[in-house]
Amino acid sequence: MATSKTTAEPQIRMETDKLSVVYNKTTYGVREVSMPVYTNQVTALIGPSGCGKTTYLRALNRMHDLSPEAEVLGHAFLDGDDIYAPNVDPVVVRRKIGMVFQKPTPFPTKSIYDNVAAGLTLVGMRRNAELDGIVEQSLRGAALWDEVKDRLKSPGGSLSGGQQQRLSIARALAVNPEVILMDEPTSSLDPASTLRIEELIQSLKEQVSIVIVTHNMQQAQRVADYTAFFFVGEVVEFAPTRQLFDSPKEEKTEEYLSGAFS
Ligand SMILES: Nc1ncnc2c1ncn2[C@@H]1O[C@H](COP(=O)(O)OP(=O)(O)OP(=O)(O)O)[C@@H](O)[C@H]1O
Repeated sequence: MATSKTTAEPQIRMETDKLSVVYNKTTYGVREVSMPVYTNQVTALIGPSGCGKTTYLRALNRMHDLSPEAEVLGHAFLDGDDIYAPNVDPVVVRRKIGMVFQKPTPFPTKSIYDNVAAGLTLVGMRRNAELDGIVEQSLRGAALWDEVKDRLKSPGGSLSGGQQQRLSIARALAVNPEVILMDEPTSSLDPASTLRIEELIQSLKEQVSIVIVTHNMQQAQRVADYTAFFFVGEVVEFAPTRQLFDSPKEEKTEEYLSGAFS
């Protein structure tokens, strides 16, 4: 893999070391991926369909533990600690490393308030002034507060698609994560809602590190500080976004960026 570094390199929040995911003991979804996720930066994962972007993303917060057909090999570190070490609780990992999916995932009949508070009430937190504050702060963080502050009791399902995706982001923020993983978060949204989410990603990186899977190369260039190009389960190149797009080091990256294959 080609890796390029900037002079003032940020700190590492997460890092994988030869991380592989094998499905049904036969198919490698990703193979021996080693790359960093830098603190307070946005990292985009790009590459053709089926190259392992989602597989890698899901390995970063132990989502594969929920799929019996998937086996994870190698290591993934958060702040230097291996999240796959035997004594680590995957539920705790997922609180520190949140996830936002392709389609918005509100609990449609739960209120907007309860949607945001879900991760906290699940672990026993009761509705009180502190929880009210966290809900407000999370909705503000997701740039949704002004639109919903007068209807916090309305069902989450009553919001537009773009608002629902921001609600999903507010829910992820409520548990104060260190990293948020986003799997094509705008693929079901219209251009205006997409723009809002992209702006949101830019402001959120001040408080969290973000990894985003995107099919849209313009989006990667708009939002990401670093980009990893995946191909057939491996990272071909990881570099600062501008550098990867303007002067890729690997021929395969150049071919992909020039549209030689998709
Ligand atoms: N649950 C599964 N069981 C078996 N194989 C799987 C499973 N999930 C993914 N794969 C395989 O792993 C490889 C990587 O898939 P993955 O979904 O990670 O790629 P992707 O780059 O995210 O694709 P896309 O851009 O189409 O979403 C593919 O060959 C896919 O068929």
